[in-house]
Amino acid sequence: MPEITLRNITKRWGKFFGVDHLDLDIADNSFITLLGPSGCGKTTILRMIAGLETPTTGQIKIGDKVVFDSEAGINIPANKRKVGFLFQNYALWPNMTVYQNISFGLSNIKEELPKYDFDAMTTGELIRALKSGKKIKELVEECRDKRGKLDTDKVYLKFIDAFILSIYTAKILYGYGIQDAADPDAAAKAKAEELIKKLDGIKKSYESKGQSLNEEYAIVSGGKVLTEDRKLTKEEIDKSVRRVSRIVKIGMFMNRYPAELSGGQQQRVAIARTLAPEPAVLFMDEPLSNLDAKLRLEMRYELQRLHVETGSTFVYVTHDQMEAMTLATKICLINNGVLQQYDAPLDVYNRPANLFVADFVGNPSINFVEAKGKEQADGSFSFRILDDLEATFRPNEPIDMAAWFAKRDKDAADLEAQRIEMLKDKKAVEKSNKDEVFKYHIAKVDESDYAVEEEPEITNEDFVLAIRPEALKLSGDGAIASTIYGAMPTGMESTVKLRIGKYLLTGVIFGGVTFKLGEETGVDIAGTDILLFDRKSGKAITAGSLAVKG
Ligand SMILES: Nc1ncnc2c1ncn2[C@@H]1O[C@H](COP(=O)(O)OP(=O)(O)OP(=O)(O)O)[C@@H](O)[C@H]1O
Repeated sequence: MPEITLRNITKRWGKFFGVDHLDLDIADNSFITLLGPSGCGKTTILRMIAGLETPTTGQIKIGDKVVFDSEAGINIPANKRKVGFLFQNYALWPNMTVYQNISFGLSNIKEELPKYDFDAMTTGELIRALKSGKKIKELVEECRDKRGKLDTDKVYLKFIDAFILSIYTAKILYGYGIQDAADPDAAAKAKAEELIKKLDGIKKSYESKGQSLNEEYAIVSGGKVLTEDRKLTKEEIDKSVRRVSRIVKIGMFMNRYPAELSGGQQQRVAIARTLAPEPAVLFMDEPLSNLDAKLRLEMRYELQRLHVETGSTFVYVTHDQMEAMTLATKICLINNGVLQQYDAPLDVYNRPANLFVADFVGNPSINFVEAKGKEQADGSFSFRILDDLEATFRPNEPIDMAAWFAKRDKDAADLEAQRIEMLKDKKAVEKSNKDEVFKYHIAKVDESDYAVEEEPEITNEDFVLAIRPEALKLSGDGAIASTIYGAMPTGMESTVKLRIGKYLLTGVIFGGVTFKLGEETGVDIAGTDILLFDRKSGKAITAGSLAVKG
């Protein structure tokens, strides 16, 4: 399975940049979620990789193959990129059965494929199935109803699943009547010997022509598998349909029409249809958003399993951060067409690159607390927070703030110089949807206060601390005095709003605790995952611990 690389990809419509200079490496066999608020460019990125949208500039590679290059004028169409799609509106064909829905696309494929000896292949599969006559008999017996009547359709399905066969081969196997023999094992052995002789004969006939059959029964000549431009055979199509149906567990619904299936079952058919041509990369755009909450959760597990079983690379668009966190091997977080962070879910959660990421990921949201102060000689930071509390922030690793600020300012100056340089080119287009530092929200008891406040002048002594709700620990002797402003118990945990002066902080308390509104309690801020951000640029500086003097 291939790696996907995007280099300097930009998509703009006039002066509006949907995607802005994106570099991305999607590793082989990964499960990437593209996450971000509505309109940030997720779908556009997905569509550009898939070949449904043409980038304005840049290069995209799938494996070794350049599928798009604006400078070289390469743009390989979607149907030649060996990719599969699954969209929100997966529309199955209502007048086709489940089987027809899945197989329809396969019957249209015509490409260079190995030349197989299908007779030898079927013979080999039957020999494998005939290893145990007893097992064949057992499978058949499982398909009798209370009165002993046999359901042969069910028998075929059992054979298909147990021996990985097509329906055609399953019917031949049943036709041997092994299940009715007095000694099924002996009958199966005798039949297998007959077939082994037949297979040997086929192999010999190839050898006499200087050719051979490989393990998959493809014809090999001069050390190379022979290929031909052809359509898939009925047998191959059936095997593909059965394979994917097994993965998404819809084998028993093959003859039903979509209207006779539940929403979740229909969705699984849509997934099977997408998987059938064995796409190397699977693109999914909010594929679960039409399902109810319970089903959505169930399907998430299915997708996780599917990813492991197919070994394909999954690229998944969602605006649901929970979905992105739980499914992805890596999250690609976008805002205003610009990549904000590309990391494993827990890294994004614990070490967000900037205020936007910290705010976007996590439910309940992270608490932002403005902090004024500076670094001390011992490497800690002395801050004033929540209007009148003194706090000491101790970074997990020592940090040279003078160097940090110098780099921040140099990066900003370089970017501005680049912009001025670029505008010298008359054809250059300036981004109309400008990038701004994220406006974080400080929760206050009286929100109207917030609206009228003037923007203060930001200096290098202005920071923002970000505290995850689970870092707040309540205890009688906690350093910060607070009152319980609100509490939402769910049994397993409670989300509490704590009032500290005119500010509100959100905490998550595990266990079934009952809180009384208005009750006074002490709070401590625990752990080493308290995050420090630069207020001017919104960028993360470091993580550490916070001690507050009451
Ligand atoms: N054909 C077009 N012409 C102009 N602007 C477009 C066009 N297609 C998309 N856009 C704009 O590009 C931006 C990115 O769109 P995109 O569909 O990628 O967003 P998204 O992140 O997938 O959003 P959502 O979660 O709402 O689906 C949006 O602001 C959209 O309005």
